[in-house]
Order: sequence, then structure tokens, then C-alpha cells
Amino acid sequence: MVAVSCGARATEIEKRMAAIKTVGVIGSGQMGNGIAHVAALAGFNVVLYDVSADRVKSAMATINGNLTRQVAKKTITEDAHKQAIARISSTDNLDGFANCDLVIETAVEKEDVKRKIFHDLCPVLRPDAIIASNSSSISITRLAASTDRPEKFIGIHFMNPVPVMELVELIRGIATDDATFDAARGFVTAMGKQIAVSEDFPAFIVNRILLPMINEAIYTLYEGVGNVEAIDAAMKLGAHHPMGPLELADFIGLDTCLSIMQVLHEGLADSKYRPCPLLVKYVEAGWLGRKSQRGFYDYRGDKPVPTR
Ligand SMILES: CC(=O)CC(=O)SCCNC(=O)CCNC(=O)[C@H](O)C(C)(C)COP(=O)(O)OP(=O)(O)OC[C@H]1O[C@@H](n2cnc3c(N)ncnc32)[C@H](O)[C@@H]1OP(=O)(O)O
Ligand SMILES: NC(=O)C1=CN([C@@H]2O[C@H](COP(=O)(O)OP(=O)(O)OC[C@H]3O[C@@H](n4cnc5c(N)ncnc54)[C@H](OP(=O)(O)O)[C@@H]3O)[C@@H](O)[C@H]2O)C=CC1
Repeated sequence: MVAVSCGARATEIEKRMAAIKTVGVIGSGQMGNGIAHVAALAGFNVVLYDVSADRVKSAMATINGNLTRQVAKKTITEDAHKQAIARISSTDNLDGFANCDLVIETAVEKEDVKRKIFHDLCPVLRPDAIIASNSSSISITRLAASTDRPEKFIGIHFMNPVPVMELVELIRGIATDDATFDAARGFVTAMGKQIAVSEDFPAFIVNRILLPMINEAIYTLYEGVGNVEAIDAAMKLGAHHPMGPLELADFIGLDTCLSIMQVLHEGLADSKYRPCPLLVKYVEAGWLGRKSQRGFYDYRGDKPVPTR
């Protein structure tokens, strides 16, 4: 009996995995271009979308640049580069996702923006299509409930930079069914990534641990314990982190860092997650880190210069 039911389950998983051929990506920022890159390289057809056509164009240029670097380093062949580029198409409206088997939302970390995307997306999708969110922190159960298919909704949380980082978190909402989870696991494994399964609690595993550390580094700056250079040097040289916490905050995006801290603060109702007022100030100034050329460092010159 057991063997029969395992076999039947294996067939169902294989069917779902084989069913993912075309992947839609909503949002062509730093995460969207990375996800499109690794999915296309793994043999999936990719449809890329953003509210701004210019953003899609610059995402394509970034993907091409990163693939070219991989060819130069001999980690992929020129043929693999060409084939990956040929597998990526773009769309200027959500109708372009009608034939997708899986659509990954990776727009800004704002719940109202994501809910609106799902509201507009669901009517154009096939009923069997899976929807995933790359959210860093927001409840997958709550996002799923805003769609017409909570059982086919899942969190697939990539790390930045996507082509380099080994890990992807998988987060089931309360209604996510086994076939969706297995299909997501198959998709992530096909891209050569390792999986950590997280329960659906604010900011999941990586950001539950990482973001309070970054927020504390910003408090350390705010309270004058050290300047930007000292804090980053301390954690790079003293704790062997590849980037200092303020450099990493700029890399992630200060708007995203603040949104994650707000989700932790509201979701866990504990003052230890209070976003540092200095982080709020930087975001209010539009100093969002590397993507806006200014954050804890100023990136407009030849090399980054600390802003404090
Ligand atoms: C916020 C969330 O929801 C979750 C998150 O993602 S949290 C953020 C998680 N990410 C991190 O913590 C990153 C920490 N930083 C690092 O690991 C490293 O600094 C780094 C990998 C980004 C760069 O490493 P480095 O050694 O300083 O630089 P460098 O030698 O230029 O790059 C290493 C490799 O990464 C590649 N790379 C660097 N930046 C890249 C990018 N943005 N896109 C694609 N590839 C990139 C380089 O091409 C290089 O590839 P090879 O090994 O094939 O040569
Ligand atoms: N940055 C990181 O390190 C990580 C981020 N994430 C998550 O990934 C998601 C994206 O982050 P990231 O790529 O860094 O952010 P970016 O700001 O780099 O990119 C977000 C993109 O989404 C676009 N966008 C905004 N609204 C819409 C919409 N309605 N439809 C389609 N596209 C839209 C933005 O356009 P415009 O700029 O014009 O508004 C922008 O191009 C967030 O949920 C974030 O939490 C997950 C892991 C790591």
C-alpha cells in the first residue's frame, strides 16, 4: 500500500514539475533580473514585466552583462549565454502571463502594491497556474487570501544577488497544497539552489535574523558608537561578514530594509524590532542605497564614500 501511494505521489510531483516550463516575473528590479537570469539559464522560458518599460530594458542589459561575465569566467558557455537570452521575452501588460505555468511576483515590498498586482493578474492566468511571491517578509497566507487560488500560492524567497547566493526559502501559506509545494521545490532545485523551508511568520528565517542585526548597526551609527566606516570594518574584519551591515543595507535597498522592520515590528508587536529613526530618515530623503546612488555611502564618485 505504502509503495503504491508513494509511487502515485511521485507521479503527481513529476507531472507538476514537468508542467513548469514558462515562468513569469513581475518586477524587473535587482531581484527580478536575477530570477529571470537563473531561471532562463536553467532552461525555463521567462516572461519579464515591470510598470516601466525602461526598467525591463535595463534589466535585460544587466542580465546580459552578468551572463557575459560568467562566460568570461568560464562558468557557462557562450552557447548557454545565447540560449538563456533567447528564452527571455518581455511584456508590457499582465496579459503576457496568460501562458505561464508559474508567475513570481517580485515588485516592491509593499503589501498594497502586491495585492493590487494579484487582483489584476488572477483573471488573466490559467486556472492551474501557480503564483509565488518573492516577498522578504509579508505573510504568504495573507497575500494568498487576496488571490482566487490560495492553494496554488507559495513564497519563493530568493537571496540577493540571485545568481550567486545558494539559498532559496520556501514558505507555505496555510492553504498551500502539496502539489504546489513540490512543484516549487522542483523549480528551485532545477536552478541549482538549496532550500530552507520556513513557517509563515514575519520575515521568515533569514530576514528574522539578518534585519534586526542591520537595524542594530544603524542604531549603533545613530547613537554615535561608531561611524559608517568603523561599523562596517568591525563586522567585516571582526566577524568575517562578506559585507559590513551598512554596506549590505545599501545593497538590499533601505526602503526594503525599512519595510521588513515594519513588518517585524507590527507582526510580532515587540519593541525590539522598532525601526531605527535614522533608517526612516534616509528612506524619507530618498537615499535608498545603491539603487538611488546614495545611502550610508555615496556611490556617485569613483568609489563609495561614507555619508556619516
Ligand atoms: C533582503 C532579503 O530579503 C534577503 C537577502 O537577500 S539578504 C542579502 C543576502 N546577501 C548577502 O548577504 C550578500 C553578502 N555579500 C556577499 O556575499 C559578497 O559581497 C558578494 C557575493 C555580493 C560579492 O562578493 P565579492 O567577493 O565581494 O565580489 P566579487 O568578487 O566581485 O563577486 C563574487 C562573485 O559574485 C558575482 N556577483 C557579484 N555581484 C553580483 C550581482 N549583483 N549580480 C550577479 N553576480 C554578482 C561576481 O561576478 C563574482 O562571480 P565569480 O565568483 O563567478 O567570479
Ligand atoms: N533587495 C533584496 O536584497 C531582496 C529583495 N527581495 C524582495 O524582492 C522584491 C523586489 O525587491 P528589489 O528587486 O530589491 O526591488 P527594486 O526596487 O530593485 O525593484 C522593484 C521593481 O518593481 C517595480 N514595480 C513597482 N510596482 C510594480 C507593479 N505594480 N508592477 C510591476 N512592477 C512594479 C519597480 O518599479 P519602480 O521602481 O518604477 O517603482 C521596480 O522596478 C521585494 O518584495 C523585496 O522585499 C527579496 C530578497 C532580497
